[in-house]
Amino acid sequence: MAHSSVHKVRGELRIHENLVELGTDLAEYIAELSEASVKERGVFAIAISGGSLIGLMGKLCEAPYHKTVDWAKWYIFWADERVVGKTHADSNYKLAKDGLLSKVPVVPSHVNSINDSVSAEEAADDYEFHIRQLVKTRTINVSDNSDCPKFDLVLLGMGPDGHVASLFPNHPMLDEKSEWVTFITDSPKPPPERITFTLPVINSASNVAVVVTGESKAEAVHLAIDDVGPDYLSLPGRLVQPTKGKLVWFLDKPAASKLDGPQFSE
Ligand SMILES: O=C(O)[C@H](O)[C@@H](O)[C@H](O)[C@H](O)COP(=O)(O)O
Repeated sequence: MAHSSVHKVRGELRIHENLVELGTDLAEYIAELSEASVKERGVFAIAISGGSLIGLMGKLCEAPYHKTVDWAKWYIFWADERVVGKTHADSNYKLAKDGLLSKVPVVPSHVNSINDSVSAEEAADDYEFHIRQLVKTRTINVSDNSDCPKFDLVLLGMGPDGHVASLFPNHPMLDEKSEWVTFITDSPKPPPERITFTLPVINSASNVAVVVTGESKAEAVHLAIDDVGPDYLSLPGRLVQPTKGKLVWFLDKPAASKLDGPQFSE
């Protein structure tokens, strides 16, 4: 049984007994948001990341979701991408295509992958330009209090160092306020060249979910969620703070094992 609670300031926490249960809940959550967004806007603009997240989304390819989700209305983006060819083993596009997108009837022209034939800097600029066009047509919604895109859902993982998307601890890109998409050429997690949504874009989304599993992430989860004082305020996972949107953490028990319990209210 999942333990679900609302943290005073850090959003909803859904702590699961095991990965099967987490995957089931995650699929249901995404399917519900897709349905609500299609009903309200006619489309669902979702940004995904790489890593273990894609495998955990696997239930979406199965019954009932492969038939009940309105896949034709999905517009898919990457919150971060490694700057490698689309057939490269490190590509987040390839990971999602092999694990999810090739198994459900998404429209190929709605799959918004990066330009993989240019430098990281150019790929970030191209991707931002592309997103700007889709904000103009409202395929991607626009934030109420800035000109930022308002994705219906941004799905993130988190590393043991607390990084989210390709926003790494103590990196100047955490302070980026004007760009929507930026780049890094010295990522501490290989491969080194990546593009990533900036925090203003992530935090303008209608919904943000951070999916974190395994004991190696327990300390990062504690630092990102609990009241741990000023030293950790700039941990990327902690900087995920949707301005108006809803934040949900999907955790398994090992990842949640260092959380301070008493401050939760059921
Ligand atoms: O491209 C990437 O590397 C990811 O987008 C990255 O941000 C990932 O989500 C985390 O590193 C967690 O990855 P794991 O869940 O595999 O640990």
